[in-house]
Amino acid sequence: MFGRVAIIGIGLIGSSIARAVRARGLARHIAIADRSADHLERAEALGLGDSLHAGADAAVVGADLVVACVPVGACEEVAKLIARDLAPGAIVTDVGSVKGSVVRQMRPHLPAGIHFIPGHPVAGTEFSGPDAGFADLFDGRWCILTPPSDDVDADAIARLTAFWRALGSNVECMTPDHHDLVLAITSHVPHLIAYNIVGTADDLEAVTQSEVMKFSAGGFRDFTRIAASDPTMWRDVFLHNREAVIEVLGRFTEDLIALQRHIRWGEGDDLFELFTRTRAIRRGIIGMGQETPAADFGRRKG
Ligand SMILES: NC(=O)C1=CN([C@@H]2O[C@H](COP(=O)(O)OP(=O)(O)OC[C@H]3O[C@@H](n4cnc5c(N)ncnc54)[C@H](O)[C@@H]3O)[C@@H](O)[C@H]2O)C=CC1
Ligand SMILES: O=C(O)C(=O)Cc1ccc(O)cc1
Repeated sequence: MFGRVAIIGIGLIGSSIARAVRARGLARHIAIADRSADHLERAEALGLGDSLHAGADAAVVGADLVVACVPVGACEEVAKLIARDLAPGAIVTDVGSVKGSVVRQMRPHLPAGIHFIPGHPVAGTEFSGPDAGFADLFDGRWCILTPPSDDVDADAIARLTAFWRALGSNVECMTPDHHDLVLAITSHVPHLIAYNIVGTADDLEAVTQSEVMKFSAGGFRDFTRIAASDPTMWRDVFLHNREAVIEVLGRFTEDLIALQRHIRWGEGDDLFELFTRTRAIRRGIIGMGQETPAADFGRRKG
């Protein structure tokens, strides 16, 4: 499908792409760059690529597909570094969890003749680094592409779509801003809630840490899994999707206050109505094949 694929950042997502590209025979050459010498060493030991580079600029030479798999806050630095070495006609994409900021950081530095199509595989785990990746991470999951304008080359979009489909994903296109609002409610604010509740439990003087661990029912355990996610990555997500996150948090806070009032005044019917509505949403998600009770159980055991 591609001659040379350059993967910048060989962590969870970069190494999963490298493994899947190799397993599915999607490129003749996989070039890997990472600024961490340790991660490059692990990538070599794991046989993730055909060439390893300390600098992203060397990795992109002759590449027809470049995938930036770095924290969102590192995207501008990567774009500046690779700009002069990109091959004319190359597709440059990324996997960042925020899209508007990635467009603003990268687009100004990329030369004419490069097809820039940011992307976001909506698939991951709470783990990070080259050892954490696996080839079927993207199987049956969604990948969102956010071409920054209407004049992005249709053939390039079709090639990148075919790439993600070959990795097992379903692909949908939307604008970067809409992506950021959708992901604020479906991923970013849920992560913030998990970070907050685990922090609150940790700060509660009257409840010891060992009690929290001993008596964690399923709900809290699930929050601790999410709250174990990479601090650098998530700091960048919140700093770079500030507007949408604040908008959603405002709505969330209003709804939380309403719930608090229902509890204070014993308004059981209101609680029952909400819990019935939310149960139907969960059952709808399972019906769409996005999550299965069995997968959930597997996660809990882990
Ligand atoms: N972790 C997850 O579940 C998901 C993450 N994403 C996005 O994927 C991107 C990567 O996340 P992960 O793979 O989870 O992170 P990770 O921490 O596992 O890997 C990031 C890699 O980038 C390298 N790196 C950092 N700055 C660099 C730079 N300036 N130049 C070269 N290499 C650099 C790091 O050394 C590390 O190897 C992030 O933008 C994140 O928002 C997207 C979907 C899911
Ligand atoms: O581990 C989980 O539950 C996740 O939510 C993984 C994840 C994290 C960030 C993304 O942008 C997409 C997926």
